[in-house]
Amino acid sequence: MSEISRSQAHAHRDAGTAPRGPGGPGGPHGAAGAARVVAGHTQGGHGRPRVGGSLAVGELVQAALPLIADWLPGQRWYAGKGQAITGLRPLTATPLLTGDPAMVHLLLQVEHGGGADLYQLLLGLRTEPPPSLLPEASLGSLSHGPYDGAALYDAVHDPELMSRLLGHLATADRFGPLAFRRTPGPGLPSDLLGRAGTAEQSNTSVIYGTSFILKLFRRISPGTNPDLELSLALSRAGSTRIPRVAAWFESRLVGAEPATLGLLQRFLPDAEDGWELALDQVARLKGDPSPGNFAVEAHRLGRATAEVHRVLARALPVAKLDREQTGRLATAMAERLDVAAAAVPALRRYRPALHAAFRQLTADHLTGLTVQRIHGDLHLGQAMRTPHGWVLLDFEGEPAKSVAERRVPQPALRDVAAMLRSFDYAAAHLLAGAEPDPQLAHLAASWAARNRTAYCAGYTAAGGTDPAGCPELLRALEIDKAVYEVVYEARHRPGWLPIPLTAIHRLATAT
Ligand SMILES: Nc1ncnc2c1ncn2[C@@H]1O[C@H](COP(=O)(O)OP(=O)(O)O)[C@@H](O)[C@H]1O
Ligand SMILES: O=P(O)(O)O[C@H]1O[C@H](CO)[C@@H](O[C@H]2O[C@H](CO)[C@@H](O)[C@H](O)[C@H]2O)[C@H](O)[C@H]1O
Repeated sequence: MSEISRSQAHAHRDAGTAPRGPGGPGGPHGAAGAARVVAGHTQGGHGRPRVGGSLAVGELVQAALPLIADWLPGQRWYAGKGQAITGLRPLTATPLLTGDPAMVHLLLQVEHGGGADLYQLLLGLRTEPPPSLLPEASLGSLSHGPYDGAALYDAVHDPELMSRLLGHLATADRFGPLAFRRTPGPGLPSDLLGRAGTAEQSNTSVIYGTSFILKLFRRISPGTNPDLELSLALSRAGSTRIPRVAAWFESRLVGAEPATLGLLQRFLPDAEDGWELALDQVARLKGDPSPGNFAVEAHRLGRATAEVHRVLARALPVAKLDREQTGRLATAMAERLDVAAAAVPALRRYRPALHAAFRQLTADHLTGLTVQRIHGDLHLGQAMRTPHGWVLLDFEGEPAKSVAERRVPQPALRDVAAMLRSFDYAAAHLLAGAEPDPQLAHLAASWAARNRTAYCAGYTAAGGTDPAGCPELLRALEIDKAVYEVVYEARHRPGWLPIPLTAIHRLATAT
């Protein structure tokens, strides 16, 4: 359990509102299940489901915990896969809508072998499940308590309930620990239905018509989420390189900074995903006599990246690293490599060469390196091509890093290196799983090189630091990213592991 989660758990236990989970002490469903019931009162009674009227939130949450324990591990965004849940501890339960349907906002601490994580859930409750509810959105029927027999489900899949959530953002409401906030500007509609997005993502997004998209963060950390912090800074500076921020909501956490829970931005209805566009272009290398020229787009994307960096450097702190601080940057990379090599044995033979590349960062001419806030996990899938140019999304940073780490200013070239890796991925994707074909491999390598060069040229043309002028830094940053990718692929997509490993081989043997 992290220190912060530990202090939250204590604070709520001390508050003396600790209903026993149905598993009893030591059972998985909230052994010390400290639900802080923010509103609502007990209804009592059993038998026919009685959704409607005021909500008995404490009883509802207790009855829901066993269903949540079964459902949670199957969710894409659930980070504790493979680790048995040892406890579910509701920290706050806030009714957002009473009646039939009802909606309860839940911050739930999930304890497992590796520690504890805090998750955001929106529970929908109805006497009858909503029509056409996806099977994966259903948590099941409650089997005891005042709502015995009622349908419990993930409210993000209920367009009507998501419309209510938009309404709270539109009117900047407050509910117990939850505060909904709006940016200045035109009012928000409160009558749009919301449909859950279908993109493969780490959180859950709800799309309102063609106007807005609400990202509901799933794994919650105390403090302002970097996605909100950086998107707001860019929005306030008038940048058109991100979807404008319209609203957000957050929760007070006992003993910690308020945590960002959701971010509402303009939806880009005519946008195309950069990764899909790149894959489409790469696929044409297999025999299309007129393969498109993605390098023009890569150049524009480089320009867009430099523009975003310029705005961030004006809006947020910038620093120059002295020799000792540059040394710490190199040490952090070396440590990440060692942790990764312990987890993925295929990395181990490259360690000496990669460590040597990191040591080069301490060379005299690299002192005075400028650092600033950056995107932190830039890749083609985070770039959308719109009729008005490239727009960047998702400024959360690498999900595996703590929020504190993600907020540390970095060399801007870290984003450039990350995007260069993405061109490499797109090219390697063409060859993955196919019989070796040297001619195709050559075409794919040339495609990646051409687009990497064009991207760097666009970045430099728009005022970014010329990556070619800092080869040691760029190489170290690419290695650091490829090491991260090795761990990411080993964990999430083992079939893709050869892509970053091939890059590691290349980067380790390059001089
Ligand atoms: N403003 C937007 N307009 C259109 N589509 C968007 C917008 N924001 C996100 N998306 C779509 O949703 C997907 C997931 O968004 P992202 O912010 O990357 O979520 P996550 O952090 O959960 O991975 C994106 O890849 C994109 O397809
Ligand atoms: O988009 P997320 O914030 O969830 O980022 C994670 O997932 C990405 C994959 O979806 C992963 O990116 C890696 O794979 C991409 C191709 O799918 C490739 O374009 C990127 O260059 C590569 O890093 C990202 O690293 C991870 O944090």
